[in-house]
Amino acid sequence: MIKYKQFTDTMAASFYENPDLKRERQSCNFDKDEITNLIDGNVEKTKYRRELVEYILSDPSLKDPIPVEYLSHEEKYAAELKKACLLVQKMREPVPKEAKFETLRKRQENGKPLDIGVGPSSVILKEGNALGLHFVMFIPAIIGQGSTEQQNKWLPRALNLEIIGTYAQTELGHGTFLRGLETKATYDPDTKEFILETPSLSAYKWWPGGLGKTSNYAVVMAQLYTKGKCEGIHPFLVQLRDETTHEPLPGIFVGEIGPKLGLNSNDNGYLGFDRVRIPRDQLLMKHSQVLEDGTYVKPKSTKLGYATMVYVRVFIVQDMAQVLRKAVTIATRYSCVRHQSELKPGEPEPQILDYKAQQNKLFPALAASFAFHFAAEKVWNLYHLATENIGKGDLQMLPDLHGMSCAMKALSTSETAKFVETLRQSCGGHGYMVSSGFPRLYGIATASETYEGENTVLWLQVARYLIKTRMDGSGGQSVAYLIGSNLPDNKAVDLSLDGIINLFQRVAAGYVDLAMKELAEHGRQGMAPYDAWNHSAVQLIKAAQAHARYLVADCFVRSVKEDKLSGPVRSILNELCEFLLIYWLFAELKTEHLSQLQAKYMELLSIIRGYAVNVVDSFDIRDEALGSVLGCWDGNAYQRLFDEALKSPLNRNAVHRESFEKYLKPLMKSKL
Ligand SMILES: CCCCCCCC/C=C\CCC/C=C/C(=O)SCCNC(=O)CCNC(=O)[C@H](O)C(C)(C)COP(=O)(O)OP(=O)(O)OC[C@H]1O[C@@H](n2cnc3c(N)ncnc32)[C@H](O)[C@@H]1OP(=O)(O)O
Ligand SMILES: Cc1cc2nc3c(=O)[nH]c(=O)nc-3n(C[C@H](O)[C@H](O)[C@H](O)COP(=O)(O)OP(=O)(O)OC[C@H]3O[C@@H](n4cnc5c(N)ncnc54)[C@H](O)[C@@H]3O)c2cc1C
Repeated sequence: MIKYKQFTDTMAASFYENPDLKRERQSCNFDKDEITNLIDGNVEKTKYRRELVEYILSDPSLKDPIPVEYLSHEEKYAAELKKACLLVQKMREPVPKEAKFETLRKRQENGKPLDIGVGPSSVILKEGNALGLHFVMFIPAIIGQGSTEQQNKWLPRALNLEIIGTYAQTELGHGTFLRGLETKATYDPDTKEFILETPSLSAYKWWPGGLGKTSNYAVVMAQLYTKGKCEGIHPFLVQLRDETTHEPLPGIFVGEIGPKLGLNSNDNGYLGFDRVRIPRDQLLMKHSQVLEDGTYVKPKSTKLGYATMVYVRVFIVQDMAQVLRKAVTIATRYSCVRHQSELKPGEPEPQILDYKAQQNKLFPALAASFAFHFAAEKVWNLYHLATENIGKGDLQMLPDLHGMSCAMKALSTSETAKFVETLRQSCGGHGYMVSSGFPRLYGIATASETYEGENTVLWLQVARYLIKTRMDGSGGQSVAYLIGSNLPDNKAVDLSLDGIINLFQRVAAGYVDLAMKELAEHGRQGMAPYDAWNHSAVQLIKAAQAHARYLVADCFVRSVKEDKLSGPVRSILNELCEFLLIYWLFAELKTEHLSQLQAKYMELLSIIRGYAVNVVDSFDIRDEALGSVLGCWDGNAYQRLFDEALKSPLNRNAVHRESFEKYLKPLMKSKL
């Protein structure tokens, strides 16, 4: 018997490389850095990210003494918050004068702060963290909803983390239907204050990240009442806790909502108000105002108050690309080192990566990680342009931005959740271990399907935009193909990338027309429009999904065509793009072109097999950030699985004395 020996901490570990992975890497025929730079944005950004990650990981105080999964609910919160706070402090300190941190130091010398954002923080904060909402929603809400004076007053404090905030919108009774929110903010012109009130149990705020124990402020969405009239939901900046003692202020009932499927280091919370008074100027007044006498000044569009959600939907698309890159790195490396079964009779067990069925599980996710990366880039650009125009009073791009961000958020999160589960299965039993890294990734992907607009609800928002566009031609650039004569009528079979995009448009337009027919038919039968809408929901969602696939596919094709790529990388991206388009078409097409596409699909599986390991290497995710014993760079999966298992508190002693003496022994000794 070979005796188990701890491996990962010995010197030997740093020299080991699994021979299967080594062979793949030796045959690499493209420049991995080119793909790394493409994902980061450019060479300088890669250098900056690498130094930042190295800087964070070189700090022993930011390491977990034991895996967080062994901690209690309370300990998890405290341990992850500690790391988040240390991380923020670290970003403020001067970087040591070492050559390996040159870029960071230069940045600081030029007065630019180091980023805490998603990349660096996700290296050490993997279970959701209590400060996330402060950066992702509280600060953006002040910027997007606050007047210039309000921004001047609150932003510096928020950016310095003198105050920590969250975004409190969802209530026990309502998350989706915002007009149904019950929290009230009633203006009192005598004192020039708003009075915040939680009128029922269902009106309690429920879910906001970091609300339970961490935040001392929140942007609270509440129904605004002034001069006896309800003006709809508006954002209010509300202090929840004393800035020195952190005790909840009088009239504030705040706490944490308990364990969840994932993201358990985040203290998602509840919040109620018992006639809490706040000054008038804490209504965030960029778009609408209440004057001192209580006069209400309307916004240009009531939907401007939803802008923080739009921002986060865009952010989520980028986040999903990152989640997919991690999941597919783990599964691809593991598939390369894992040998199982018999492919050719009498021959050694092959790498599981050589099974076509395995490739079919891995490569759609690999391709989709690029597709969502490019989609996120596109929708960020649109977001910035639309926001700039809104700042100048031009709201024309708002519907297209809403349609696109909803479509891309819903598609990226639903596909990522599905892919993460498939990739977990692709690692067999070991994929089920927490130490595989999949449970955490699954926790993020599935949460993203629900938060920031439950996906079904977002699909129906997209469908509404598509139907409206098809009926009156009023839609923007993303739906231009649905407008009148612009609809492609090319019926010839063309399986080039452009031809497939054309097919995507035809499929989506076909579904839109089917949904319109169904709506019209219900109407003819005497159904009211809202009932007809409800009865056509299944068809409407199909149309929205087909449209979303078209949007993401179109981004991918356009990005691959850009000039900046070298020949080898262009051909890899071209193949991955073609592969994903065919994979998605299989979901949409019935019989037309199927056999032709099937042959191409199988051919692409073999081609991608040749470089898959090297492509996931080029994602350049450090082992510590990947957080997976199966996906480590060296491929030493079994040793790491064992090392990790031995961290279990149940392995401290050979016998778990207390449970044996108290329960097992009496049971085994007792007679029937
Ligand atoms: C250390 C740093 C590390 C950070 C790492 C952290 C990572 C964390 C990542 C993410 C964190 C996320 C946390 C989650 C937060 C939340 O979940 S916050 C709560 C989010 N809630 C929702 O999204 C609610 C969903 N509901 C809605 O959006 C709306 O209610 C609605 C479903 C759109 C319906 O709204 P409403 O009833 O008001 O609208 P209708 O009357 O139906 O009118 C519809 C018309 O309005 C147009 N519309 C709707 N929304 C918008 C919009 N946002 N922009 C523009 N236009 C909009 C719609 O198209 C209709 O127009 P039409 O009448 O012309 O057809
Ligand atoms: C991890 C996590 C973090 C969160 N963080 C925050 C936060 O920081 N701040 C915050 O304010 N909120 C937060 N939320 C809340 C989140 O935004 C809501 O849960 C989400 O918007 C869904 O709303 P709901 O829970 O009311 O679901 P519901 O709307 O009740 O959905 C239940 C079901 O009803 C269906 N449904 C609802 N309406 C329709 C419709 N019109 N047509 C067809 N079907 C419909 C849905 O599709 C779904 O299947 C968070 C949630 C999670 C899970």
